[in-house]
Amino acid sequence: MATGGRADAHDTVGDTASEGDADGFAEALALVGRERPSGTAGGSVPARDGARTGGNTPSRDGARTQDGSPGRMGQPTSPGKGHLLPWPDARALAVRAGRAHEPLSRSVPLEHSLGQLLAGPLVALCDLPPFDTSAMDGWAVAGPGPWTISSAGSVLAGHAPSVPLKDGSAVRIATGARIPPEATAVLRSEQARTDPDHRLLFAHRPTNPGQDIRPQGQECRSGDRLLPASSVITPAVLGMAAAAGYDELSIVVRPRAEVLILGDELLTKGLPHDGLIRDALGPLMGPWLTALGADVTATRLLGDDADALHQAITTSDADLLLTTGGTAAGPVDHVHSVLRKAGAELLVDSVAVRPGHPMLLAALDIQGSGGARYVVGLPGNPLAAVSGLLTLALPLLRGLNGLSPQEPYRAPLRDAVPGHPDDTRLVPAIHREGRLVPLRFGGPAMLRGIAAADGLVVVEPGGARPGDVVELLDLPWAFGAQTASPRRFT
Ligand SMILES: Nc1nc2c(c(=O)[nH]1)N[C@H]1C(S)=C(S)[C@@H](COP(=O)(O)OP(=O)(O)OC[C@H]3O[C@@H](n4cnc5c(N)ncnc54)[C@H](O)[C@@H]3O)O[C@H]1N2
Ligand code: MOO
Repeated sequence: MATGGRADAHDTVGDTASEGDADGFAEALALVGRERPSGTAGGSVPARDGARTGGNTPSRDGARTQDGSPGRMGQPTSPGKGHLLPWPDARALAVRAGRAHEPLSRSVPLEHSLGQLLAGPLVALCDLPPFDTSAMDGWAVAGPGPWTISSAGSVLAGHAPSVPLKDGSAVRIATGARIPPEATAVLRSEQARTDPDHRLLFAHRPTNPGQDIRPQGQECRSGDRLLPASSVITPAVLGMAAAAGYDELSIVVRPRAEVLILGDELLTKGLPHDGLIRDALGPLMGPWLTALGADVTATRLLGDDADALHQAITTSDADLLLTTGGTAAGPVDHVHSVLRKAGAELLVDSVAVRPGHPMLLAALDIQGSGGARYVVGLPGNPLAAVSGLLTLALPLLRGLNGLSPQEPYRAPLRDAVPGHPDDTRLVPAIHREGRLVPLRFGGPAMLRGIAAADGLVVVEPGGARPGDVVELLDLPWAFGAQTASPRRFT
């Protein structure tokens, strides 16, 4: 979970989302006229318990039902006309789609494994400590004192004394050095006094057998499971793995993702002019997908060219193709028609969530290739695209990485958030003193709220009151993080 709150976004903090929402929520309501039978979702919609009511959903073992009637690409739904899948069901379906495929694994040198997931449990390759070790600088002693100081010199770390220590003898020893055979304890130098003339060693107080000796296997025995599969390889895990004898680690191969940005109106440089605007999603999607566990191979701007989109979708070898824009029913909104032409199977086509309802998830060539190939179609409005990213791409990528759904993080709301009558709302929010504070500027076309936020608060239909405990979809980075954040996977 995110903690602490994003720094000083005071001008966006403090009001409830209602003000910033005025042009977002209301705009979406004004734009969208649709019918929806209460409590049902038509098409290829999974039931709340995970069983599908129709259509083809990949199951955990990769088997697929073959009903395939409603919601297939041959009978497309579109925003404004179709039936919206409840938001929790869309998330659950995306997890199942991802988990229908076993992740691949490969071995990499330890130094290249940081931030990846362990493909299997980390099993100790040796005892730790691997031998009885001195915990202190001082003297290894055999039996009760006083002791005769051995003429053997000192036992240093990294050396392996093979000569047993005779009963009644002592030898100098360094922290981390292997305990000589037959030694019974270590006497710290500050607890010892020597009589050099007579080569004798005395203890200030009685020594106990085993004192200041770290016995072999104290931390683990060879074969012990140190960490479960799917653990994130943090710097501490790297150290643990090295200590336990690893030169390489078997990691989950990250699913490859390609980002396709649609829209003729998009500029990649400079100020907006003549009806053209800056592409806000190209810079955002790649790093965000990386933080969610994808290996992003390319981000391409395709304009509103249906042929280019078809070509990109049918020739890419990415496991996940993520499109932005073109999901609605405008004259140049080609995503649905291109997916239909590509023979894709629509698993999710519009979700009961604001913003982001036209988001979609489709499966490509699953039976042909045997591998996972999915398209996540995100709406063009920037916050709507982020909503789709967290609703569909995040759980899909968790599944493709072999992870189970994330435990929800919940906290009380500080302020009320007006709800949509039927749909879930996702509202940018920050943490303040243990509570979630909804931010302004959470309209579908805005990034100002989310740019200052710790996450998106999940507001169920009907709204939420101050003190209500709500889920936060936290953002997958901590201060300064450049790549995948370990906590994302926990
Ligand atoms: N008749 C209807 N029209 C719309 C509906 C509807 O239900 N019926 N839904 C609206 C909603 S809600 C959304 S969200 C959008 C989704 O539309 P598209 O996915 O087709 O997206 P576009 O039309 O391509 O773009 C929408 C908006 O976002 C801007 N945009 C697109 N890409 C980017 C980008 N990379 N960076 C910044 N801004 C981007 C684009 O210029 C548009 O302003 O449909 C509504 N319409
Ligand atoms: O609200 Mo749209 O759903 O602007 O994504």
